[in-house]
Amino acid sequence: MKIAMIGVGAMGGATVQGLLQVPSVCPSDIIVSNPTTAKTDRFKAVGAHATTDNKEAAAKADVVCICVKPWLVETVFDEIRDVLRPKEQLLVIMAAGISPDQVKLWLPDTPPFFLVIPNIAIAQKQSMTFVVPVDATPEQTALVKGLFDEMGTALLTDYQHLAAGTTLASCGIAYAMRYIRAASEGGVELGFKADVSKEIVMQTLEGAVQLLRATGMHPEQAIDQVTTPGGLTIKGLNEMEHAGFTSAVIRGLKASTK
Ligand SMILES: NC(=O)C1=CN([C@@H]2O[C@H](COP(=O)(O)OP(=O)(O)OC[C@H]3O[C@@H](n4cnc5c(N)ncnc54)[C@H](O)[C@@H]3O)[C@@H](O)[C@H]2O)C=CC1
Ligand SMILES: O=C(O)[C@@H]1CCC=N1
Repeated sequence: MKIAMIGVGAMGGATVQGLLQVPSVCPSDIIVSNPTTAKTDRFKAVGAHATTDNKEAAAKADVVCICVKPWLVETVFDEIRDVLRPKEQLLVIMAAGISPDQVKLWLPDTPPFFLVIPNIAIAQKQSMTFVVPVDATPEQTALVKGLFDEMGTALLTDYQHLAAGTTLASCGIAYAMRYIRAASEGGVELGFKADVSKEIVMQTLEGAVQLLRATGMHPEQAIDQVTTPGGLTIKGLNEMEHAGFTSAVIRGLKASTK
């Protein structure tokens, strides 16, 4: 199965990096297309086919992925519409805020398509990815979901939930990074070197995630196990809440979803 990635910037590039680690995908099965070869060189070096011609990429693929900024999706459709084979190919559109109706308006003779929103941890096969099938058969849906499941966890959902999913997971990874930065800076003020502080915070977060996964606990249950009455943890937690921690996170998520 040949997979084209049109647009290999932050998200498209991370996805190709993930694809290159999927056992069932050979580098020679991947076609990358970008206007600048600087972005495709690293994939060419490991055996992928690289081009600056979107038409060539789309014509050669069974699965055509488009990962350009949302306002460029229509331009890419215009470039590739003549070479698409609606009965043979699948289209994967990785662009925030594009609706099924918009795709059908821009590309009336479209192959079955999927709106797919991963996050940049797909490069490490650790993405939380949302997959919305449009006019696809169960087999086609299983194929695309299966591919993204190989690069993390893929959740099949409807278009109505896609914006919320994008916020929680795709934007959410940036929010998680901001927590890591904030906690690391706090650690430096408390006396650790920056790199040591960052490592401590990262291991602490990995531990938190694994604990919740292993036990199925609600985070607040786990917090109860840490907070000695009148002790250190509750003083820190309450100070964070006085500064609006929970509210800031929820407000940020809601602002992002708008
Ligand atoms: N960056 C992220 O974490 C996420 C991004 N997305 C979506 O992914 C899409 C791409 O975003 P980024 O990768 O962040 O942007 P980016 O700017 O890093 O990458 C876009 C790439 O498209 C290339 N490009 C521009 N015009 C092109 C054309 N006509 N044909 C082929 N390639 C073209 C650019 O040279 C660039 O390499 C957006 O629609 C965004 O909403 C979705 C989820 C997460
Ligand atoms: O910030 C953005 O618009 C894109 C979509 C989700 C993550 N990054």
